[in-house]
Amino acid sequence: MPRKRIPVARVLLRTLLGALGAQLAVVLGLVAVNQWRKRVRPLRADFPRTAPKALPVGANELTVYTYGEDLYRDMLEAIRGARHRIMFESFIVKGDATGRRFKRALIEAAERGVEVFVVYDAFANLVVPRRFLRFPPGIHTLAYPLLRPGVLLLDVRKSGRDHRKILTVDGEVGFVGGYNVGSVYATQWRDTHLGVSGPSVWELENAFRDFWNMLRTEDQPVIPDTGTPEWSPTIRAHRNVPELLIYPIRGMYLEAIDRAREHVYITQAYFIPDNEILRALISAAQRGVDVRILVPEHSNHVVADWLSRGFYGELLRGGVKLCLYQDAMVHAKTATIDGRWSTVGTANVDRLSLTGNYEINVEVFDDDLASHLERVYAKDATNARLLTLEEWSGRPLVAKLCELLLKPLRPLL
Ligand SMILES: O=P(O)(O)OC[C@H](O)CO
Repeated sequence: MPRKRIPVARVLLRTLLGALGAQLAVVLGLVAVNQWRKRVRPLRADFPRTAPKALPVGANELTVYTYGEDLYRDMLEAIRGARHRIMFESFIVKGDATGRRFKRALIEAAERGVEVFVVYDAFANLVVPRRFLRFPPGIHTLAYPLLRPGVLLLDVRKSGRDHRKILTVDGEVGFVGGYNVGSVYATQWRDTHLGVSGPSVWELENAFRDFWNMLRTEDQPVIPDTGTPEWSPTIRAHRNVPELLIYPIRGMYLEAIDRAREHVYITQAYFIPDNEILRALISAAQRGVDVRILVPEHSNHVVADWLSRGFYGELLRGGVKLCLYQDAMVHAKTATIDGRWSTVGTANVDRLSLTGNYEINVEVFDDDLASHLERVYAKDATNARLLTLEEWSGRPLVAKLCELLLKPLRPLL
C-alpha cells in the first residue's frame, strides 16, 4: 500500500499559524486582565519622592529630578527666560494641560524673538490631536516621520523612532532623561531627568543639532556647528543614531557593568535585556557584585512586563536581585555603579532602545552624583519589594506558559 506523504510545508505553516494564534490569544488575555486590574486597583500617585538635587560636576552643575512637577517647573522657567535659542525635543507631547503650558511658553518665546526649534515623534503622538501639534510658522517644527520610505526596503538606517527627550536653552541650560511631556507624568509617574548647566549643555545641543540638520527639510534652517567649549572627562552624552548605524548606549552599559566590583543599581521601566547584557549582569553578580534591578511590578505596557518576566528566573538564579516597584509606574532609565559611574537617559534596556531608536544617555563619572543616585535608589527601594527565587519558582504554571509563548516576541520590543 503506498504510504501517504505528509506535506511538510503545510505542517510547518499550520504550526506557525497555531503559535501565532496562541500568542495573540495570550496578548489579548493579558490586556483584558490588565484592564480589569487597573479598574479594581488603580495605580497610586503617592510614591516616595526625592527633592531635586543640584551637584557641581567639573565645570557644570547637574540637577537630578525625580518628580515631574519639579522638572516641568524648571523647564518652563528656563523657556520663559530664554533670550536666543530653544531646542525642544520630546518623544511624546500630550495635548493636555501640561502640554499646553509648554506649547504656550514656546510660542511666547518665539514671539519675543527667540529662535525656537521643536521636534517630536509622529508615531508616538498619533493619539494627540493634530491641531495641538501645529505650531505657528515662527517656530521651526520637525515631526519625525511616521514612516520613512526606506523602512519598507528594510533599510535599517531609516528605522527606529525618535525616542529622545531634550531641552536646551541659550546653550546655558539643558535637560535630558526619561520624562515625556504630559500631566500624568507630572505627578503619577516616578521618572528621572538630569538638568545640566555649564559647558556640557553642548552635549545636548550637539545631539539636537545633528538630528535637526540630518532630517530638516530644505526650507528649514541649518543649525551651525560650534564645537565643544570644553572636553569634559566626566560628562558625556552617548547617542544612538540609526541613520549612522551607531548604537553606543548598549556598549556603554556593557563596559560599565564589566568594571563593577561592588554594586550595580539599575532602574528601568521596561527591562528586556539581550543576551550580552543578561550575561554581563549575571557574571557581575557571580563575582560578588550586588546587582539590583528595580522595575515596576506593573508598568503601563502589560506585554513588556510579561516579556521582562521571562528573564526573572535566570536573573534570580544568577544572583541578580529584582526589586518590584509597587502601585505606581516607574519610568526612569538610570544606572549607578560602585559609587563612581552613573547614567541617566532616554534608553530603556530593551531591543527597541538599544538597537532600534534614536536615544540619548548621559554618562557621568562622578562620586557625588553616583552617591546621590544611590540615595534615590534606596528611597525607591522603600516602595519596592524584593522578589525571591522561591516566590518566583512557585508562580502558576499558566504564567510560565504565557512567558514561554511570548518569548519569540522579545526582538520586537
Ligand atoms: O517610550 P518611553 O520609555 O518614553 O515610554 C512611553 C510610555 O510608555 C508612554 O505610554
